[in-house]
Amino acid sequence: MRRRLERLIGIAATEGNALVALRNGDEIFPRMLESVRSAEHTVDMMTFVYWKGDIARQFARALAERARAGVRVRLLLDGFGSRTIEKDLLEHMREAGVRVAWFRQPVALSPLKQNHRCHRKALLVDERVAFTGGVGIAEEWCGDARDEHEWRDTHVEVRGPAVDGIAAAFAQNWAECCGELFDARDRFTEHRPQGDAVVQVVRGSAGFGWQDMQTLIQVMIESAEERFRLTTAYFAPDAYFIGLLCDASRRGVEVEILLPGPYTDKRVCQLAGQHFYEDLLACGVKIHQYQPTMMHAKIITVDATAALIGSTNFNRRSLEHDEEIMLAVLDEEFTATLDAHFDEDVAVSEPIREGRWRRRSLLQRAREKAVLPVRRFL
Ligand SMILES: O=P(O)(O)OC[C@H](O)CO
Repeated sequence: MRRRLERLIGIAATEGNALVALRNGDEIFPRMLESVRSAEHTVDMMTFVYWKGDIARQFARALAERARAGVRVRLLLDGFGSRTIEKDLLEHMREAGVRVAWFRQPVALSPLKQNHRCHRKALLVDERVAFTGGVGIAEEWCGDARDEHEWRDTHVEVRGPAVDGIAAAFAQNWAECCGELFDARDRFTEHRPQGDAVVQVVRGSAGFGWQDMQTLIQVMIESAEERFRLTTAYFAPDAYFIGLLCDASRRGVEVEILLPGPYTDKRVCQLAGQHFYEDLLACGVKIHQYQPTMMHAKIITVDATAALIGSTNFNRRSLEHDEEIMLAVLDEEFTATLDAHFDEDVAVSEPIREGRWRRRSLLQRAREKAVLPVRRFL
């Protein structure tokens, strides 16, 4: 799989990485904040969502405090996803010296560019540690997925040479917004081996035609020999990717998909995905709907040996329209951790049963059809 990914995506995998899977806000936010507070040289952070709540204030305070201490702090916010950030937090950060930039603010864009968002989530501290995954900065992600107010998500802390790939993703989007790739505060430090994980960092970019993110997902599906597990917040791919999942299942791979259930913040996206449930179930794909709260993680595991984790949903928005970042990880221990999380999540999920699903109401069928015209934007 490593050579397939390297040759088809054209980016070498790095060795010597240490990864820690962080589950839910209770684990994720303290580690990110602790890392920001320990920064001595640089903090670069990019996020699609920066909404409201105590956690939004905590991040603003931590970033501002480091900027005041002389650390170079850059914060890149997506112009659509973070539009509801509290204005006083922005002022507070700017006054302290945080460089805040907006990625493609809708008001300043032609209608054709509105669609292409910066969906990447990354935090980089002192060029040594990076975080990426599904989390946004908002109260919804706090807690431990105990009820519908605490979303379920996974982030990863990375040390080692793969940090460079995540830094490059930040630099690419920062350069577009600010016309600057690096400055005197960037030290370009060497990475010493930190662990045993092999990691390839794959960037998805808005564009026309086939994208690296599609290659990445296709290689993962087609490389699976025994088991392919997908967790995603938004499942609305095109028929081609449904075909790949069905082909994998038909050739004997156990294909399992874990999706939001009763709690989803984008019902329209759920309906677009449900349009394909019948085909998937007929091919033997197992579909689980997570019950406790909104499932927001973006994870794939393959054959207990490889994993994908990052910002990419299994929808056309992530695969075709937005700037994304995904880590392809070859590491049995890390994959086993994500598989254990998957098992625990499935234990509190409901399976979609084929016979019952075929007998779903006419209203549900009508709703699924009604969203088809817009699914390429979902
Ligand atoms: O786009 P995601 O996957 O980061 O999720 C954030 C949602 O858009 C919130 O509605």
